[in-house]
Amino acid sequence: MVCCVNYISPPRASLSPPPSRSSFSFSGDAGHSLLREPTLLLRRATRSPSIIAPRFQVVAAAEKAEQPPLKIMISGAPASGKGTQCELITQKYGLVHISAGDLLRAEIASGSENGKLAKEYMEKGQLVPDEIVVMMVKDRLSQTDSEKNGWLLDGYPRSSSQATALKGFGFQPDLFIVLEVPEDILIERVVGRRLDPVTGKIYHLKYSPPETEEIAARLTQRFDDTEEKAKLRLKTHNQNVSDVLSMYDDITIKIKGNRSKEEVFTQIDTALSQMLQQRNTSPSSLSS
Ligand SMILES: Nc1ncnc2c1ncn2[C@@H]1O[C@H](COP(=O)(O)OP(=O)(O)O)[C@@H](O)[C@H]1O
Repeated sequence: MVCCVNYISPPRASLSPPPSRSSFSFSGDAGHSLLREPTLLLRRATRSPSIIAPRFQVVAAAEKAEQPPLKIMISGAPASGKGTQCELITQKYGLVHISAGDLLRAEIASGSENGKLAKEYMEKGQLVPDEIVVMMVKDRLSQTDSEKNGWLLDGYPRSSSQATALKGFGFQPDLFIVLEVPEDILIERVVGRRLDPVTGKIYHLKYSPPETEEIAARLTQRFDDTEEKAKLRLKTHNQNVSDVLSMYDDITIKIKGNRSKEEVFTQIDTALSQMLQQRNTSPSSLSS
């Protein structure tokens, strides 16, 4: 069953008092770095020392096993807001954003044979063949920055074969975020979406118009952001999404994406903070 992940774990009897909130609170931009910075755990002293007996020993976090970096996947229909949320997530959690669509567009821009072939499928709103996508994503996930900082995988996997390949390479995400937005809204979002090629910022002609005439004049539209192509992409998405979801049932969190970007991010941020909190307080992460 797809549901919110149960992040709440029972407090350990040996912890008194519980770790201060600051040791696992993830507010502001420093959130991600807390994962790697030494934190302190308070543990009740088991034996009374002969000198003034402190009630607690301070156990350096160095004793504590370092947490592996976060690995997250995000999925949603075209224009469900994945790109916007990815930007907010990576800003706060310092993850490497890996977008299958962006990798493919870079391949097209390079003029390679793979890029030419990919474009044919993208024009039709279809999935690009696994032979092109799978290794492209695997190579990017294997780069040092992704391994060190963790990753946010956007738009992959989009089929059960891609999910199987990901597992086969040993990539196991911690959380799968699925953005849900009603279809009529998606189409409206797609046709009004524009990109500023200078800053990389995404605008919407109606809902988030450019700030100046100068920016407005240089905005570009993705070649597949027409109503006709968006409908084809949506069809492809709907055909494949349940297969992929069924493979990540236990780590999936569904988020209603038909809200302001801040409200959507608050939901995602809460889920991520709770997951990190649970990791930091789970029995395996405590020194015995
Ligand atoms: N994992 C993938 N497998 C196959 N094709 C993909 C994959 N990700 C992206 N594509 C191709 O790139 C296109 C654009 O993807 P993307 O930039 O993620 O935008 P959207 O999700 O809005 O369609 C898709 O319509 C598809 O043709």
